[in-house]
Order: sequence, then C-alpha cells, then structure tokens
Amino acid sequence: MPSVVMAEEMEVERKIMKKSLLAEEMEVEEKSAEKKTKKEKKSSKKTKLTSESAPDDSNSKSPVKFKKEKKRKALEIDDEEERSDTSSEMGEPMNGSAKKKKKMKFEDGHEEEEEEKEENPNSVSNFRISAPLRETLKAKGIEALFPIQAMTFDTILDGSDMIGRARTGQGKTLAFVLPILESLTNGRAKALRKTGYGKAPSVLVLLPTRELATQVAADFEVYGGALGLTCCCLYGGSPYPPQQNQLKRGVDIIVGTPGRIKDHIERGNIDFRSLQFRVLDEADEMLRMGFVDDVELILGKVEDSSKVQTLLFSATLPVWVKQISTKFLKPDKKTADLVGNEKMKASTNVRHFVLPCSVSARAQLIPDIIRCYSSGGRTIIFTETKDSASTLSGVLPGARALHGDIQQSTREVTLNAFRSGKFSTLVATNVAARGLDIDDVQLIIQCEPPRDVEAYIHRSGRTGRAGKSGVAVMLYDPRMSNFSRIERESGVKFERISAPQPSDIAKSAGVEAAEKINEISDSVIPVFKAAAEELLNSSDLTPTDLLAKALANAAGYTEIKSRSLLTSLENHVTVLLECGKPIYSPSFAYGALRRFLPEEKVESIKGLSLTADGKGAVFDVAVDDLDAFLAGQENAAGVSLEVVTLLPNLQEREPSRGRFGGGGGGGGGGRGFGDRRGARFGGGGGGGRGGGGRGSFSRGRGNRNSRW
Ligand SMILES: Nc1ncnc2c1ncn2[C@@H]1O[C@H](COP(=O)(O)OP(=O)(O)OP(=O)(O)O)[C@@H](O)[C@H]1O
Repeated sequence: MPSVVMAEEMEVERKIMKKSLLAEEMEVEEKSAEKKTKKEKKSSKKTKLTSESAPDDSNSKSPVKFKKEKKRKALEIDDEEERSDTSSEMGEPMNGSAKKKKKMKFEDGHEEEEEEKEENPNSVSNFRISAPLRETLKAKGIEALFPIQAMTFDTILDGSDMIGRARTGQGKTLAFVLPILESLTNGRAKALRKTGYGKAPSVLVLLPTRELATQVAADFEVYGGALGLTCCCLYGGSPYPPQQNQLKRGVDIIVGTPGRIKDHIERGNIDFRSLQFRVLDEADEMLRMGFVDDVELILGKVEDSSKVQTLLFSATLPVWVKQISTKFLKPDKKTADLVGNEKMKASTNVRHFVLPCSVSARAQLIPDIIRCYSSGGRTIIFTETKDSASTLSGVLPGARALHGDIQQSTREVTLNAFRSGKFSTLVATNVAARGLDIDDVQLIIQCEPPRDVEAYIHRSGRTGRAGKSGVAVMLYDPRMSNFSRIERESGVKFERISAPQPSDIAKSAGVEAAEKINEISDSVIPVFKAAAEELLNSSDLTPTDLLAKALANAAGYTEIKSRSLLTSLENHVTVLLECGKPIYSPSFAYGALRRFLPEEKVESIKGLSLTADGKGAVFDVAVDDLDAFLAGQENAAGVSLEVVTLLPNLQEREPSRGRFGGGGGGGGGGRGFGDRRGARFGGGGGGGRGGGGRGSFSRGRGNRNSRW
C-alpha cells in the first residue's frame, strides 16, 4: 500500500512557516527580537493562534510579556473567513530536523546541491520544558513538538483559556499535558498547588469514555510522575473504594468520565477549591453523549472560575460545541485551529476507500480486506451496534469484541491484549472511535457509513497517527446506505474499490507459500521424494501444474470461488444488461428481464443498479444461475447480457426514496470501465441521509452508550 508522501518542496515551505511561528513565540522568551528578519514576521502572520477578545493586560505583565501580547494582538484574526486559510501543511506533525538545500561550488566550477540539516524550530529544547520532562519525552522518542503542541504550549503555560483543534493523531493530548505539568511545577500554578497528604487536586480532565480516560491518565502518570506529580483515574464500572482511597491520600491530577466524577463529588470525595485547570478532551463527543448536564454540574463546582484555566480539545468542533464552550471558557480564550474551514476534516495520512458490500457478505469479505489492506498490522472494525460487534467478532478468526455491554474488567483485558499484539482484529462500537492511540493499527474497516461525519473522522483516525500512514475502508450496502453526506461534510474524496477477488488473494497466498517452500529444510526431501515421484508418474498434469496444486494446498486452497462486484457475495458474478435503448429505472430493467426469465430467477438477482450513462443496468447473479440467464437472452430480441469483471460508473442513489435516481445524476458520463480498484461511480452530490447538521444535542444521561 503506497504511503502518503508529501512533496519535498511543500515540506520545506512548511518547515519555514513553522520556524517563523516558533520564532514568533521565542521572541517573547528571549530578547533577541532584533535578530528576526522582516520576512519571518510576514510569514508569521499565517499563525492560526486566534484570540476571541483582547487579552487582559491589567495583571502584572513583564515588559517582555506585554510585548508578546501586543504582537499577538496584531495577529488577531476574529472572523471565521480569515481562519479558514488555516494551513493543513502546518498541521502535519513532523519529526527530526528541517532540511534545506545548500549550493556547493567545486574547484572545476560545477555546482551541486546538498541537503543541509537545520535545527527543528519545534525542538523540545526551544520550549520552557524542564529537564526531567525533556528526558522523559526523549525516552519516549519525542524530540520536537508537533504543530498543535508548539502552537498552544506558551499560551497555556502563560495562563490563557484555550480551544485546540487538530486532525486525529496529531498529538492533542500532549498539547495540554505538557504546559499543564510545567505550569504546576515551574510556572504560574506552582504557588497555588497544594502539597502533602490529602492535597486537593489542581487539575481535572474530563473525557467521554473509560478507555480514553485510562489512556490520558497514563500520559499524566508518565510525564507528571517525572515531576513528582500524582494522578488518579476515575471511571464507571470499576470499584469505588480504591478510587476513594486515592482521593483521600490526595492527588494533583484527576482524569475521568463525567458520570463517575459526578458521583464522587456527590459523595464528598473531591474538593475543587484548589483546582487550577479544567480540560474537556473530545469535548464534542462528551456533550453529544448526553453528558452536558454532568459537565455543567462538575464545572459549576468551581467557586471562582475566573481563577481556573479551561482548555477544550478535539479533532471535531461542530458549531454547537463552540457555542456551548462560551459558557465554560473565558471571553478572552485563544483558539488554535489547525483544521479551520479547510475542506478536508479527516486525517490526511489515511487513504479513504469505500466498497459496496451487502450485509450478508460482510463476514466473508472482511478477512480478505484485512489480508489485502492491513499490511500485516492491526485492524479495528467498527459496527453500529453492540450486537453486530459481538456477532462479527464471533465469526472472524482471531477477533475480539469491545463494546459498552462488556464488563469493564474484560474491556480492559481486551484492549491491553490488542495493544500488546496478542490478537490483531478488534471489532468495536464507537467506544473505540475516539482518541484511542494504539500502535500499528494499519487498517480501519467501518461496516456501514456512521450516522454522523464526526464518527467517520474519529473512527478513521485510529490509523495514520503521529505522521504514519494508514487505510480506512468503509463498507456500504448500495440498497440501504449512502455515504454522500459523509463525503461532502468530511471533505474526503473516497476512492471507490470493489471486493478483492479470491483469485487475487489466492495469488498472494501462493507467493507466500512459494517463499516458505524455499525455507523448508532439504531433510524433508528423502522422506517425501517417493510420493512426489509416484504423483508425477501417475498424473496427466505437468510438473508445473502439479506444483501449483501443491502450493494451493499449502496456502489452504482447494478451489477458487468468484465474488460479485456489487454485493461481494461468493459464488456470484456481476452481469450487465443492455436493451439497445435507455434504461430509465430499475423497474424497466426488471421488466426487460421478465421477458425471458421466470419470476423466481428475476427475484433472485441482487444489488441491481443503473449505469451512469443511462444505457444499462448491472446486478449480481448466482454462478449456478448464470447459464439460465445467458441462455434466456437468446429469446429476447434486443436484450444483451454480459458478465463484467470491472464495475462501470453507476448512478448515484437517491437516498430519500430508496431508489435510484433517473436521468443525469451520474456525472462523468461514459461507461468508464477503469481500474478495478479505482472504478468510479457516478458523481453527483446526492442529498445524503437526512441532510442538515445537528441542531441540538441530547441532555441528561439517559441515552449515553445505549447503542454502543
Ligand atoms: N511531539 C511528538 N513527537 C512524536 N510523537 C508524538 C508527539 N506528540 C504526540 N506523539 C504521539 O502521537 C500519537 C498521537 O497523539 P494523540 O493521541 O495525542 O493524538 P490526538 O491528536 O489526541 O488524536 P485523536 O484526535 O485521535 O485523539 C501518540 O502516540 C503520541 O505519543
């Protein structure tokens, strides 16, 4: 699978932009402002750090700080339009050093370009990060901050409320963890932090799921632990006493889900009088899940919220969340938005595919998708319901399920086993959609288009993290689902693929089997030689054909089944019907078939779709019925049937009526039998399911986790 590679020139330009951004911040730190060139100042205007209102300068500000604020003020971009030019290039994490080209002149007069290493402006050493934290980052392989981290670090450390948004896998967690820890140990919050037995917490982090809470708490434990700070994780489904005891002994940081934290507040276990930071991670999901009342109640427990810094992070921030956030954040909050109004909201490190597949063919098809697209890494499969996660995990070899009905202790065991590579296919509901950061997840399969675009963005974002590449395949049943709204709202241009054919998969299995034969010790030859000679002498097949059968056997194949293009069913083929005149509707196509086929055969066809040029219809037929179909056409003048192995352009389905649109919805025209994996369907916008955005969010706790 080709990885997503960025053009070198873009890379260099991006790094220059990043440099100017950092230089902007460093200017405040050091008094070396004069060294900055005009060019840097100009390009630094691309900084997307925005302020909702002028920062309050009234508090004791050093001249240096004042200068910084003044400068920031000059950069303020208040209107959405200006924000929309947020550069995704800036949003891409980069590691190591930037490279620039240096011209070398040789004695004979010829010149050569040489790449010269330049210090990464986002290098950890360029930030106010103390030695123990620097060392811990280094031990984790982190030597430079990712863009969202570089953009928010000083702002948070200097005391501002902040909204942070960057695409999935770009390091939003450390974007709040690092400045909070520095503030508590060396910065503004140090003086106010409580110490000793029974200390009240300084930090509260709220997250939507237990798994995510555990993960973020682990980061606080690793990095905070290096600074002598303690953390406890509070989530439902686990016993109260250990959590109560930890709170009693005193902790610096509390991470958890709103329901359990609220319960602890009601039991009088948490004292928020010393709280200095509140973080809402995956804020939109938490509010959407019906936690809004709990969140409000919890945040409302802080007596003087003007003294507390509130930070809100997510890869998706629908407008309604931004509106709510005004309740929780101060008016002069800053925004670092690396997505902004850019069209592409999902990860740019992921290849996004869609594949037509009927519900009944899923279990057959998924193992082949994994074989073709997982590059030997881990796969997460998302289902819409808990039931289908359980069912699917039961039929997929070596897969395990994760959803809200599974006991918390089992959920933890499952996730740990997946993380540590004990099994490689996790079938999950949306409990695993947000935030989970698991190494080497190469492939995401979504069994059907999710209900909202945010779910698509977060699910597909479980791969392609921290600058690595990944693949997301979304299945859809052409008769039941439609992905045009997700395509439109996420900005993803899906690559249309059809099911990997068993023969393709068998071929690669054959290559693997042949490689393995070379690894087998010669010691087996004397033992098997007699049988081999006997086979050669008694068979009519050539030695090559016999060896091919032996390889098939070694790869576990006794026969090759075909798979249809429309519904991905085994032992089905896809057939193109033409009548010598336009086919305007599916019923017209059915009518044409009825002219020469008995009703039960017509009823047996699957996935009938009209071609985008309006001249044909395609459908899937059982291999056993194919002869009857082809023989029947002889008796129907003007009708022709042809087995196809590449999917033609199809008309976009009209979702509201559950039928196919007639007339010119196709776009692209022509039959377009292109590359099988890239076979494109008719374009056209299509209304999408229900259309429109979400107007409201649910309140109360009643509905959370109900489906997943
Ligand atoms: N500066 C860095 N250098 C290298 N790796 C990093 C850096 N910052 C974070 N990472 C790694 O990047 C991965 C993704 O980080 P993180 O989980 O914080 O992403 P995210 O933006 O919160 O994603 P999501 O939106 O899916 O929650 C993690 O494995 C993390 O350790």
